[in-house]
Amino acid sequence: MIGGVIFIVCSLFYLLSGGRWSVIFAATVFAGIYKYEQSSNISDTKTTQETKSTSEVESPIYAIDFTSSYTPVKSSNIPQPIRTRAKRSPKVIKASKPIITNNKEASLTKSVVNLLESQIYIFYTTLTGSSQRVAKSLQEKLLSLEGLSNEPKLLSLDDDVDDLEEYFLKTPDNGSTKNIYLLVLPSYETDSPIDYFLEHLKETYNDFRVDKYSMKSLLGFAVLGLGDSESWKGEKFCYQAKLADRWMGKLGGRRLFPVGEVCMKYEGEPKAQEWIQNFAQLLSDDEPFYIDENDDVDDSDKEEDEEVTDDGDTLVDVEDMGDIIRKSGTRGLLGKEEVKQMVAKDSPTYKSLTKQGYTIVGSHSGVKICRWTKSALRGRGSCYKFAFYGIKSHLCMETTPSLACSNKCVFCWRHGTNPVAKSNWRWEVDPPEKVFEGALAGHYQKIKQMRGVPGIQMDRFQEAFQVKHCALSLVGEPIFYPHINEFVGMLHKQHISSFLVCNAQHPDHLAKLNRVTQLYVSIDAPTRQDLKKVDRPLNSDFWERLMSCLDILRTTQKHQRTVFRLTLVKGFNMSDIESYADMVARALPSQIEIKGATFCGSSNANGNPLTMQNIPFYEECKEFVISLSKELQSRGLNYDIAAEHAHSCCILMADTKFKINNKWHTHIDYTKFFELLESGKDFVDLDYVTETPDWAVWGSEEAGFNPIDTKFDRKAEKLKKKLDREEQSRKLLESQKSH
Ligand SMILES: Cc1cc2nc3c(=O)[nH]c(=O)nc-3n(C[C@H](O)[C@H](O)[C@H](O)COP(=O)(O)O)c2cc1C
Ligand code: SF4
Repeated sequence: MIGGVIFIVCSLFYLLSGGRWSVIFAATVFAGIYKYEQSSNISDTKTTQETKSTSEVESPIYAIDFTSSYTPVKSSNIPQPIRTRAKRSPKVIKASKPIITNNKEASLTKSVVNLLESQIYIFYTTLTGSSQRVAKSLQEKLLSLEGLSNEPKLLSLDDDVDDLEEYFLKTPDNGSTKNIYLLVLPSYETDSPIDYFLEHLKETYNDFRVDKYSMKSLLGFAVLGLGDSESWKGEKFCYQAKLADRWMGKLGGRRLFPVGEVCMKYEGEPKAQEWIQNFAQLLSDDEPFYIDENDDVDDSDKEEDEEVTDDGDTLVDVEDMGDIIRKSGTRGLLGKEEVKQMVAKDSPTYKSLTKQGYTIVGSHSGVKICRWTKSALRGRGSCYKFAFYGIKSHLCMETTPSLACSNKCVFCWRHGTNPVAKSNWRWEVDPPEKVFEGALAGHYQKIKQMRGVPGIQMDRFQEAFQVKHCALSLVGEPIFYPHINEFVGMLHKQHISSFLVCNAQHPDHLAKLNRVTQLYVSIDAPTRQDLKKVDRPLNSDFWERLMSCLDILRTTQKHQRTVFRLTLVKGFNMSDIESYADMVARALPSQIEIKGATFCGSSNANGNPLTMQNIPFYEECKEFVISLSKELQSRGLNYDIAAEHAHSCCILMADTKFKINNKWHTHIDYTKFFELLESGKDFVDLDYVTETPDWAVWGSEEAGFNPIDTKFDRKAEKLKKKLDREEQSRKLLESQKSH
């Protein structure tokens, strides 16, 4: 019966269209009917509710002719959607024959698709808030549309999208509902997370292992760009939105609407609203609309292919990046690679960091004096590293040669604005001399500023101008810096010890790292799932990277004094002791530092989801450490609890080889370290140890409070009282529970 109808309709169409178009027509109708039958079959088995929604679908038949390619330009005569009420089903297939013009420009294609039945995702990224505001108002506008089947989802690319591949390689599977992506993007000439997003789109396009047209499964996409046309004229205006629009097209996405370019300085939100309004009309209007599917054939493709060849840098050792950058210089903006500064002076990241007390050194390094350095200068106690390793905080400089990182950890307050990259350094590289001298100068300048602070001890103040230790942690990822080995060499030359913390995401860099005084690897969670939740890593093979780093600690870097650093966050990473023990067994670190997370305020604005409920009590940290110690010992692994610093909620476990003549030797003999280093001989962790003072040993009455300092330490007294109070309230709670 259906076949008969098709035959008659096709015959009529054959006569009218001259043959060719009837074939497309028939194929489309058959496809539609096939789809219809499939969906009817499926719907037969569905629940009543689902059956109802299926029956509400107006027509299973729609067609999109994607045979043309057309990119609207300003001068293009893009017809406005005709504002009539949406016609109800059944829909009519409308396919216009492409008009081939003399200059071979492809024609427009009309299609009928019910956009209102899609699932809309609105992605945004923002540094100063305007894109978030505009994205929200876009969501509100769409929500107000009559007939919209699904609530549009608003997602921050920085905070809500942990893995770009989940949306921009795969797309969410919403059953038969197709997805539409809307992107609200500002542009930043300086380095910003948008670079990372664009880089991801480009990498996906150039990655031969994955589907080049991964965005083809979308029903469509549109980009709204925000910028400033006065300061960034011409090509530079909204350039990142334009790039995103282009990459989405190249990845097979169908452009539903021309990219919006709004100058927030002059036109502001009314202009953005205009775009929103027009886009919303397109969605709710059932008239044919114009789509441009195949961006891949535009001229720019040629340039991109050339770029792929240029992209040999992915195969080049990261150490050689400096040369590559010097050779390639800075290239143009649109569509071309440009070497930016990681934290340029006029960038919001720079402002935000300096406001927090960081001194930015060069374009990618930072230095900050920590509160313990200030505290030690006033004779009020050093940090836990004094108790565990003999580091006097007033002689310690905290710095990083790379403010960029490849994670977006839940404890990091900055991840909304911090520079990010997976594994390749994509910024200008400062020479190590500049980083070293700049960091020291920045540190000494801050020390100098302390001279007016009440309680500064003159002798400590003077000593502080000769830094003895360098904590390479702060924020970011120090081993990411292409010249990290030269930088550490400079520290050692001046007899400054190096405590380097890495995030276990760069095994290649870790394997190549030269000797440091103490090498840390952050272990933020015991399992793949938990690590993803806590660190929100950018690399999809983050777990394999961590595992490789563990193997490197046990093998290539075995000669180093290695430390696991665990930061405990309640509700995130405090269970599964067995898996932590597996990791210890795999890496065999010299020591394990366990620290309760500190609360640095929570706020949705900075994407930090932690509240006070996630901060463990010292007692809870102690319980965790005791369990881990028992687990390790039950497996024949010789680790025990060595020292503690209750004030910082920090406990040290160590390989029992550090217990010499029944006394813990977790402190470092720094003079010996430099002697050994300069001798050129091989040496290991045990060759430069010295005894841990009694007051720091686990279970001592002082619990890591240096008796010389505690008498000045009002905070410590307060803390002791707080710990007592916590203990009392815990006991009270327990007794209430048992009744
Ligand atoms: C450091 C800096 C660099 C900028 N670079 C550009 C640019 O290259 N092109 C442009 O059109 N706008 C540029 N802008 C303007 C921003 O894109 C514009 O203010 C936008 O509204 C910011 O959006 P946001 O508030 O969501 O971060 C820049 C702004 C700053 C502060
Ligand atoms: S080790 Fe860290 S916390 Fe301790 S003094 Fe140095 S920078 Fe500060």
